[in-house]
Amino acid sequence: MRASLLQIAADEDEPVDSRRRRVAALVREQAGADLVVLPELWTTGAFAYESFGSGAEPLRGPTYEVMAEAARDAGVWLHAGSIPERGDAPGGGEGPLYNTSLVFSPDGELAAAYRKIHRFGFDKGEAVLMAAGADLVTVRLPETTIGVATCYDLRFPELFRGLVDAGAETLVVPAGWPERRRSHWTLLARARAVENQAYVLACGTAGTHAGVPQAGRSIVVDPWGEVLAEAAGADEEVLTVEFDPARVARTREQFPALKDRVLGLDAPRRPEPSRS
Ligand SMILES: O=C(O)CCC(=O)C(=O)O
Repeated sequence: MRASLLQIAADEDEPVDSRRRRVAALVREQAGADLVVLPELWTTGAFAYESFGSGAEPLRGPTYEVMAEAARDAGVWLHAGSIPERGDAPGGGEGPLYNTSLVFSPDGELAAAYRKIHRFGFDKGEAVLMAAGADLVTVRLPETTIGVATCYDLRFPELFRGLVDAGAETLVVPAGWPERRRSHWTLLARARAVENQAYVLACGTAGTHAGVPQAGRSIVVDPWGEVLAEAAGADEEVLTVEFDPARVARTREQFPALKDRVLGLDAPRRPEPSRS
């Protein structure tokens, strides 16, 4: 399989419509790839909190339209990164905001939407401005099943185990990860690959968002934890990689650690009563 990760910038000086067109042209240039991946919140910038509301779109809004067409023109599976999605309120009107990823098939149909489960920011930013998703999402491609997660989700291994249990062999993680914690990004991408014996395709953002320098360093890791490709830095870059999806099954068969899982360990354990 060939995948292209588009590490793009969300510069405040670039009008969002121009960026959509520019990114769509880049997607079209990837014709011949099997899968193209974009980063998190590339229309607003992942740290441009004040733009989440004004830049929000319905699921089938302008980004959806432009990306569906680009996927179809290029004939690729497209993980179009995420958008600030304005959900519907139960009685009509404006509902909550979600950080929602869109995945398109090569005929331009929406194959899946994933609302980010772990919101970043503790008591500010995304954590208070957006609502959490609740559903794990996998998508069957001809060669592999992808499991999707977004940025901060990378810190929560149980989410990835859920994806693996649902059949995921290739874990796709769009992000807007800050430079300050770049070492965590690389470490966690490799850890998720090793522990799940899966490919990890993690696509970061270039440049600076709302004053927050981005790590860039998009990365592709194989099921043995080896780095197959890594962006040179935090500038815009197209990272293209060839990988063999069958290696996931081979790795899981040859080193069957996933079969040794002991389930049901989440509950806190009480100490055994003393027998003296
Ligand atoms: O976990 C981190 O260090 C970064 C997470 C983040 O920036 C995000 O989820 O938007």
